[in-house]
Amino acid sequence: MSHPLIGIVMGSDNDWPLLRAAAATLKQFGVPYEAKVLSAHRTPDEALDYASGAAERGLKVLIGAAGGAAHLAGVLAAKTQLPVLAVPMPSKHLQGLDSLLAMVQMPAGIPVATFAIGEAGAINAALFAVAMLALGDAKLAAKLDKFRRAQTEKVLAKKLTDLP
Ligand SMILES: Nc1c(C(=O)O)ncn1[C@@H]1O[C@H](COP(=O)(O)O)[C@@H](O)[C@H]1O
Repeated sequence: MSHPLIGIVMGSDNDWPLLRAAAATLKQFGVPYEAKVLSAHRTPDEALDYASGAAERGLKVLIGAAGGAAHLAGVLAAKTQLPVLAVPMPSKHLQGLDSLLAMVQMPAGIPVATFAIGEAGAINAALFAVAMLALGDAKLAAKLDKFRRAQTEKVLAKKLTDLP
């Protein structure tokens, strides 16, 4: 695989079962990525180093996923100018509402773009990253167009009689 353009970072390996949908989406578009477990709380120095070196290593977009007191994406954004896409993970006691609010309520000056809680958010963050790369890559833009057309056709082909 050529050098990664997208860095998928998650606060715990327990987030991976949902985050792998982001990786699968990037793979579907042939976009090289790397996936890492790093935590603003548990591995603060490594998380900061990762973010501060990301642009230099050729990464274009970071996806930061975390649950509960979800500081990871904001902390990554504090140390890089790369766009950071935040994916709130479902949490044990508050079902991810805590993660969502922690990510979406960034103070003015250090933005992260926050997506839906869970797997849909993971997929959409990956699609958004693809859309950003597609701005400067006509082949990727054509792939995205094809994907969206196929999705439209799939929905239009559904008949009420197919439903259980
Ligand atoms: N929110 C954060 C951060 C962070 O924000 O840096 N690091 C880990 N976590 C989250 O803690 C949850 C529980 O983690 P464990 O299951 O490993 O105890 C995970 O969803 C993780 O993303």
